[in-house]
Amino acid sequence: MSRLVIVSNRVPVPEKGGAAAAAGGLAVALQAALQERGGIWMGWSGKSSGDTEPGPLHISEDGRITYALTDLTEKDVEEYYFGFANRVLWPICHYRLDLAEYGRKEMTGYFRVNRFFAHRLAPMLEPDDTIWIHDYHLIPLAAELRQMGVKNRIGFFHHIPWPPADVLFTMPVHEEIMRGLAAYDLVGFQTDHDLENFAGCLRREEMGDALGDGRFNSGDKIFKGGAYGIGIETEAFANFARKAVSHAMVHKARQSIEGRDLIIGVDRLDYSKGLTQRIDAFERFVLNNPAHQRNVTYLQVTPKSRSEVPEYEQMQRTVAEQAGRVNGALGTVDWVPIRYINRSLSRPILAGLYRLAKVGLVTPLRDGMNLVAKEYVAAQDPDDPGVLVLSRFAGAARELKGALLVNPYDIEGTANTLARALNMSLEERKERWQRMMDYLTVHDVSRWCDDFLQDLAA
Ligand SMILES: O=P(O)(O)OC[C@H]1O[C@H](O[C@H]2O[C@H](CO)[C@@H](O)[C@H](O)[C@H]2O)[C@H](O)[C@@H](O)[C@@H]1O
Ligand SMILES: O=c1ccn([C@@H]2O[C@H](COP(=O)(O)OP(=O)(O)O)[C@@H](O)[C@H]2O)c(=O)[nH]1
Repeated sequence: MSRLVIVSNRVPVPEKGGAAAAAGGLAVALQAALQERGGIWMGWSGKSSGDTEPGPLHISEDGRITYALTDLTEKDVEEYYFGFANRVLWPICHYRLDLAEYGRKEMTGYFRVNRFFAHRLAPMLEPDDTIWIHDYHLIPLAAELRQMGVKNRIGFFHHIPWPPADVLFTMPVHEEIMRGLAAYDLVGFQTDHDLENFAGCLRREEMGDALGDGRFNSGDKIFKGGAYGIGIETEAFANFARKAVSHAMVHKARQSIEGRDLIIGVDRLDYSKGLTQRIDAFERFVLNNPAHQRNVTYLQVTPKSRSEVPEYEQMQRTVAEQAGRVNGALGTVDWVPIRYINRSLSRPILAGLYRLAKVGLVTPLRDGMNLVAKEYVAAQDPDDPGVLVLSRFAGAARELKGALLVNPYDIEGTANTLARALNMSLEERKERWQRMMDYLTVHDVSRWCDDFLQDLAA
């Protein structure tokens, strides 16, 4: 088997004495996959080094993984990560044309940092390495490597949604981005819908077409494309959840809800996650269902994310104010309806909290996959499982057929679905959960990894 070299912007190097809390699905999923196979994981260290050229790669080993991390300059981080990746590609891929901020400087910075990554990666490569590049930060990386003469197989997985042509083409450099993808041997998306959108983008301005059998052409390039929904470590997560019941923090949480029904939401603080609509829906649910008033607690775990980006900074205020307003309006001296926390919790603790919750409320306005939805299912007690209320606009909705699907823009509809979830019979809960758990047991993260790498090798 050829050596695997993974490249992603975010690399969660384990801290000494324990694993780092990696809030973000990509990091969590890849760590599991690479630990199993062994190989190199290259990416950004998360640090910037003033104006000067970053120093040498930081190399470290953990089990079967060799980590190779590079610092970036402040200008690089500003233009490539906060600028083009998170103020252009992220909003565009999440259908938020209104939030995209195009600047020549940021676009140039994005392509420059991709070239820089290529120069750092190339000397580490051996001729039969398989290279697997991840996510929207690094789309042009294969094209840069090819220009340097790298002939290895290179795959790309896009973790976030791929939008339709009308949305993508609002981005001034859409052609360069599409051409960047054509330099890979295999391009993977989360769902069939993303793949269809991608094919539509190729066709729209006759940049290329689908050739059948999952093959595409663009210019003189022929490459493969497919849908590979990312999974979780289903069994390990179910084990965490079983054990977590005895964890002190989970125990305290159970005591403090005093027998009330727990609804849980877990999301990075991101406008794509639909937090304001979700809080509105919860408020509507409480107002419409007096029988549930005072008998329900909604816990929203929301670590801060990308705070240097103005839209995220603004969201921190909006969501905190909204949660405060709803608590003020509905709460009583002995009941706080919403517990809103901005810390990141470790996954074993999250597993225990998911298991306590009667409802997993996952309502993004748009999401590539959403691993929280899958983790919530895996964490349930088979004899008394909770109900997953899931946005139809999350990639996970293409797979988790036992969930109650909602349109997160429809506040009244989501509120009604919450009531339905809390009133659901044990028999229906079990039947729905079993369907999802059977699926997740087979389609776990190793299966995702194997499927992608097999197609890349074929
Ligand atoms: O690295 P950050 O800027 O802090 O952001 C965290 C990660 O967010 C995104 O995750 C996506 O990948 C998940 C796994 O495939 C998927 O379930 C989720 O729907 C996506 O939003 C992003 O794609 C990652 O690159 C970030 O590291
Ligand atoms: O406090 C937290 C919140 C989230 N997560 C993890 O972060 C990932 C979030 O992935 P998801 O696909 O749901 O969304 P993303 O943040 O990647 O957009 C999941 O594995 C969560 O368990 C975590 O470890 N601690």
